Parts: sequence; C-alpha cells; structure tokens
Amino acid sequence: MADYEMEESTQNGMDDAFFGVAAPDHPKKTLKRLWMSVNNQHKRLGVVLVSVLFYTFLSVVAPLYSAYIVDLMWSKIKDAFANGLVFSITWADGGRDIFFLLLIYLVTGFFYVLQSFLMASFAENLSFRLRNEISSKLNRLPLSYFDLNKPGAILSRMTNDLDKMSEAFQTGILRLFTSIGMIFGSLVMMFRFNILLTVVFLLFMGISLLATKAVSGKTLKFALRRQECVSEVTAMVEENFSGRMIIKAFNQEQNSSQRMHKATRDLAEASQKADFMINAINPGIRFINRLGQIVIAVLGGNMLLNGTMSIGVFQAFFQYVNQSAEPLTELAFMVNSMQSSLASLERVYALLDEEEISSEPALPDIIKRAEGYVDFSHVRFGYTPEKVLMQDVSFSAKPGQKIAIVGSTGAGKTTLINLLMRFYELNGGQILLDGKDIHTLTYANLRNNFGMVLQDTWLFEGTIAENIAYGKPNATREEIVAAAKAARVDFFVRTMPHGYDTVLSNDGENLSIGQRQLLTIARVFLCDPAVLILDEATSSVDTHTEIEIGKAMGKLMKKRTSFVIAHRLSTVVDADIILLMQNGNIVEQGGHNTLLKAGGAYAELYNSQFA
Ligand SMILES: Nc1ncnc2c1ncn2[C@@H]1O[C@H](COP(=O)(O)OP(=O)(O)OP(=O)(O)O)[C@@H](O)[C@H]1O
Repeated sequence: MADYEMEESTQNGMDDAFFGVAAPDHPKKTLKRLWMSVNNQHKRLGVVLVSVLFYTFLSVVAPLYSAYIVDLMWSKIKDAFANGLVFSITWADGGRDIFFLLLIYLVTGFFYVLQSFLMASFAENLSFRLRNEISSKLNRLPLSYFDLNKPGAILSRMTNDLDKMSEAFQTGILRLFTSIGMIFGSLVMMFRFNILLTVVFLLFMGISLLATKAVSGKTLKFALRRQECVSEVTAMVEENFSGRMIIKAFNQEQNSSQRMHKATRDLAEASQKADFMINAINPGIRFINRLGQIVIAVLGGNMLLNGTMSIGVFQAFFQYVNQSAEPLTELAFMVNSMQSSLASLERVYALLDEEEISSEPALPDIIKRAEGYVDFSHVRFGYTPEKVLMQDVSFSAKPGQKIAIVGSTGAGKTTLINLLMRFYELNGGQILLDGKDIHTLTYANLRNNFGMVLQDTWLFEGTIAENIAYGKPNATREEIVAAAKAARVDFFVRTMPHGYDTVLSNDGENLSIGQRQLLTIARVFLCDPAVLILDEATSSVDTHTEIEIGKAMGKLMKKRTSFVIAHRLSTVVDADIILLMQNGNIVEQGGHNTLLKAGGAYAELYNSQFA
C-alpha cells in the first residue's frame, strides 16, 4: 500500500495543495479562458490525452498479463518437478509471453516519457505566452493602477503565480489523469480477482483517508500562520534593505536586527509546527496501510493454501494494491494543487483584464516638433472619482516662456505635470499643445515633445553612455558626449574608471545625487525636446552642485517652453508666469512684479520669506 511520503524539498510548495489554502473563485470561467489561451496547443494536448489513455491502459493490463505468466511458469515448474525433468522455457511455450510482457513495460515507459515531455513544453509555452502578455499589459496600464497595487503583488503574478501554474501542469495534471485511470482500472481488476480482498483494501484506504482529513483540518491554522510569517520576513528584509541608511543614521541596527530575529523565530516556530503535523501523520498512515497489507496477505495466503487463489493472481493483486493506493491517498492533494494553481491563473487573468489607458485615436494629429504653446482650459481632475482635486484650472504658456509652479507641499504641482504628460486622464476640460488637444495625439508623439528632469533620478544598470542615450538609443558617441558637455557632466564622467563605458549599478548608487541629476539632464539634452519639465533641486545637494545643476538647467531651458516646479521663491523671480497653487487649484498667476503689486497670496508668501 502507499507509503504516505512527501519529499522534503516539495513540502513547503505542497502546503497549498495539502491544506487547500487557495481556491479559484470562478473555476469554470478560468478553465474556459485557459482553453482559449492554449489555442495553439490543442493538438499537443490531444496527443497527451491519447498517451495518457494508452499509459493507464497498459499499466492496468501488465499485472493481469503477469498473473497469467506467473501461473504458467508455476505450472511448468510443478510439472518438471513431478516428472523429474529440467524446467525450460521455449519461445512458443512461455518465452513469447515474457517478451510481450517486457514489451508492454517498455511501451508504458515510452508513453510516460512522451506525455511528460509534451506536458513540460506545453506548460513552458503557456507561461512564456502569459509572461509576455503581462509584460506588454504592464505598459498599457494607467499609472493609477500602480498607485493602487503594491509592486510585490505585480511581481508575484509574473513569477510565483506563473511558476505554480507551470508546475501544476507539468506534473499535477498528468498525475491526476493517470491516477484516476489507474484507480478505476485497478479497482475493476481487483474486484474481478477477489471481492473480499478488495473490500478489505477499500476499508483500510477509507480509514487512512479519514485520518488524513482529520489531521489536515487541524493543520490549516499552522499553514496559514506560516504564510503570514513568510510575508512578514520578506517585508522586513525589504524594509531593512531600502532603509539601511536611515537605520544606521539613527543607530537602530540592533533594534532592527532584534525585530528581524523575532520575525525569523516566529517563522521557524510556525514552520516547525506545520512540518511536524505533516510529518507526524506519515507513520500513522503508513501503519494503517501496512496493517491492511498484512490482513490482505493473511487472507490471500489462506486462499492460496486452500487453492481458491493462484500464485499469479496473488502477486497481481498486490501489484494493483500498490498501483492504486498511492494515487488514492494523494488524490486529495492533487485536486487541491490543481485548485491552487487555477487560483494563481485566475489572478494572472485578473491582471490581464485590468482597464487599460485610453486607446489612441485611429487618425492621430501629428506634431513633429512643437513650437511650445501649452494651454490648460478649464481642467478638472481627481485621482479618484469621489475626490476632485483640481476644480477648474486654466492658463496659457507661449513658446520659450518659463512657467514656475509654486505652492506648499501637496498643493498639486506634480499633479499639473502628470496631466501635462497625460499620465492620468482628465475629468473635464482640455490640455492643448500647439493648439491641439493632447487626446488627438498618440502617447509617443506627445511625450516625444517633452523632456523631464525630476528630483527622483532613475538610472538603470548599464553604462553611463547607455544611460544618457536612454531616450535616443541610436545616438552616436559624439552626440552623447556633446549632451554630457552641455549638462556640465563630461568632466566628471572622464574621471570615472571606464569613462562613458563605466557600468552603473543599482540605480547609480555609486554616484552622488548631484551627479545623477546632471546625467539625467544630459539625457534630456540629447533628446532636444520642445517643452521642458524641471523639478528644481532641493537641499539634497551642496551649494556648488546646486549652482552646477542650475547652470545646466538654465542652458537647457533656452528657447524652450519650460515648466519648473520651484521650491524656493528666489528662483522664480525671472519666470514669465508664476502659477501659485493651493489645494489643487491655481489661485494666482502672472509675473513676479505683477503678483507682488497685487498684494495677494503670492505677495504674502514672498514677503514672509524675504521681507
Ligand atoms: N497618485 C496619487 N493618488 C492619489 N492621490 C494623490 C496621488 N498623487 C498625489 N496625490 C494627492 O494629490 C494632492 C497633490 O499632490 P501633488 O503631488 O501634486 O503635490 P505637490 O504640490 O507636488 O507636493 P510636493 O511639493 O510635496 O511634491 C495631494 O493631496 C496628494 O496627496
């Protein structure tokens, strides 16, 4: 009978399967969708199905055939013994049967290899396809989606969920199908051989299934606790990594490792309990199964002795017992494992069904290079429909003008830029570039006309040259160097060990904040956009670097319409238009002197800082 054993390495992965933690909400719908997702692989699945049918058929037939051969051999041995002859086998008398039995084993093995290979390529094909679909989907999702969902959850769709699904298809489904065939076929044969022994077998199987169910019910609590602890430890590692500087700055290393130790201790305890429950049941189930085998052996032996059962049938019966007991005890796990992978697939499909950014116009307007007219006309916007942030915002910028956006934190400065770049959709009004509604342009055309330098610089793992050429990958080395010179960063790059070929890792961690910002300015220089968006450097850089950045930005702004998010009023004095924002709206707009003379909110703010 089956030994209730689980390999150590797969034990954790089987938690879901064992305890049935995750179940799909709409299994039928998900299966239908899956069927459509594999429309290029229906033939392959057909071959697998035929192979599974042959495999199970041959696996059930082999013991039956072996019973016949063993009985044949036994009678030949008895005859030879009774007549004092030497026991021999000829091709026609037994040899052919043995050959066919070996052939059956060989063909069974062939079908096993065939279906495993086909299912592995089926599963990898499917996860490859879904992974690609997710990655293109992520590019079509609006930024609001990323505001609402944690990066970890999105990552997990790409990795854990697809891996789980692939694993379930590679092994789970095959085992499920062959198990069902094997249990059914073996039980039919066993009943055919001996009803009493089969009933005894089913009785013991029932007891071990009940025992499994009783324990797994109780253990669910521990498995859930283990999952919670894993998430806690992961979150803490992430927190400790990203906050490593602050942790050191506040001398909190010890405190943070104590918290970490506590989390890992909780995880160890939870895992110990969960593992113990899984392992503790093994000997119990094994004992029940062995007991069943002993009873069958005693009863069967008795039948052998009184001649109601042949030795061939006796051994074949035991083969069926082995063949069906394991799948029977594992059937519940297999079904749970399938359910949990369907739940994973459901999460993947949910991501693929998320609402996308508005589609682009069929016949878009084209602005090759904007002159630089930007108009906001009665713009209304809220990040969520319930909470409107921007009630009615209007202003006009002419080519080459510098527009300074000022306001306290949370006033809506970044929001204004987000709308200009069409990162979010408006709830009302219009934004025009060179007189054209930005909705009539493609996203690419609109953004090609803009260059952005934000305080949060983003550099990727690659060389400095590749980082500068991010917006224009086919730029020549001369163009890259010219852009770096314009951004006043060429000198610094040349001091790096490999100059422009120095590889930046981990978001340019080996550079200072100022250097990183100058590189992103060079990136914009290279693209030479018509409209600029600049986030003025704050106190995170020293005065000298601030002056360098200021000079580079000043040069970049020449002959371009520029929107500058200003953090210090001293830098907005020369702006053509100052937009003073409060609670998402523009409360005052105009030149510095005009606003000062008006004696409103801007004058008050300015005087409070400089008077
Ligand atoms: N992605 C978002 N989802 C929901 N609300 C947001 C989002 N981004 C900003 N907000 C809210 O919108 C308001 C304006 O934020 P915004 O970032 O535009 O301010 P800001 O003037 O740029 O501030 P700061 O100078 O601190 O960067 C704030 O109340 C903020 O909480």
